[in-house]
Amino acid sequence: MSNHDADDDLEKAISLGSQLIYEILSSSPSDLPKLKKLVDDGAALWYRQDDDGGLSALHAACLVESPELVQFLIDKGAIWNSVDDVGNTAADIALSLNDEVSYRIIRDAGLRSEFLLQVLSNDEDSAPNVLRNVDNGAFGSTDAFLDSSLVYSRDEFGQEICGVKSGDETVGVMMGWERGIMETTVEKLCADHPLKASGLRVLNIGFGLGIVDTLFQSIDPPPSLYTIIEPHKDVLAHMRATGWYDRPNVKILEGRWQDFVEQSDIYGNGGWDVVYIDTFAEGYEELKKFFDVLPDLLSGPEARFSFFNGLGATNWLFYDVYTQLAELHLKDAGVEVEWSDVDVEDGSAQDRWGDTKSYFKARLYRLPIGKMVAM
Ligand SMILES: C[S@@+](CC[C@H](N)C(=O)[O-])C[C@H]1O[C@@H](n2cnc3c(N)ncnc32)[C@H](O)[C@@H]1O
Repeated sequence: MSNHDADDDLEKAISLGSQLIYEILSSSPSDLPKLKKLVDDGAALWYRQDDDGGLSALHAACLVESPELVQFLIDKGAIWNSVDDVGNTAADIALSLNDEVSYRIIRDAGLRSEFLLQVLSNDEDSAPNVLRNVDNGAFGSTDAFLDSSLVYSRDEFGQEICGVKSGDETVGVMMGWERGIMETTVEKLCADHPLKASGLRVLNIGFGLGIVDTLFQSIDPPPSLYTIIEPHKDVLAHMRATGWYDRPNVKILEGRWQDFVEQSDIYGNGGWDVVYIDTFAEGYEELKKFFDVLPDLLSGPEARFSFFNGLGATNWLFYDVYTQLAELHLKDAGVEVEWSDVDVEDGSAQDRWGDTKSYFKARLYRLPIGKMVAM
């Protein structure tokens, strides 16, 4: 095909794509045969309107609340995570219109696509994770993060913040508003743990403000063994200054969890009764690697696991897809998860970010508790 022909084809696909969006929005109820013909004739489903808000055909199908059309467009390759000019996905529109059926069709398409990509790419360098491109709530990379300086402070409302500068913005590595999540997490991990009376052996990965650590330390009886893995020099200095190195039964492993997974330091005691992981500047691929080593860390079927479930939480669709993906991958690794919702809109939500970048916009935090699948 000559360049000229290719240009003509592209122009035609765009023109049909534009017409498709127009037809979806203007024919009510949708004239499905006509719309399907436009798609079959080559309308570009990736096309987004130049003007009028950057809608795709999938956005338009959600606006007119036609699950049948949504399913058809998804089957024909519509892009599940395309966003309009104000950052809404088509699924966001479906959700805002209470169109649960369309929402699920798109969410499941996202899940299939992400799961497939994960399965296909065992090679971490080429992992083409679609969500990675949209999940920019965190700092660029672990190396950059570990080289950066952290600041411990309080905002004007007294909220504790451990923050890092990213360009002109401050990003909260850990913020006081997450305390409620940490409290419910420790409660669900420990309160009725069958081994609690004999003193739980707890592994916590990532110290931040040490909120979860303080909560774990205050269970009754306190953990018989408590290990924290933490790599950042400023966090370690803060831990030293606040006495964590002097606490009985607390052991601090200086480094990243990845530095220790092959060392007896974290396997050598017969496993952990409770494992919690909440790191920073790590994407889903790292979390997935952790899921794969997790069964070796757990002491047995009564042991419990949780992780800070925050990836993708700047958008409900992406958050939902990550949540489902984590459940599937944990199941693959032999760990079954139960979820509970924690309402994080407690009235202070407006003020919580101050000058820092917002990284959690979902109203509900979906809290995972994992246990080894019974054999
Ligand atoms: C969100 S904070 C943890 C907050 C903590 N759960 C609390 O309750 O305050 C994340 C911590 O993980 C640490 N971290 C980042 N990458 C890590 C890694 N690969 N291994 C262990 N810790 C890591 C960061 O330095 C930071 O202290």
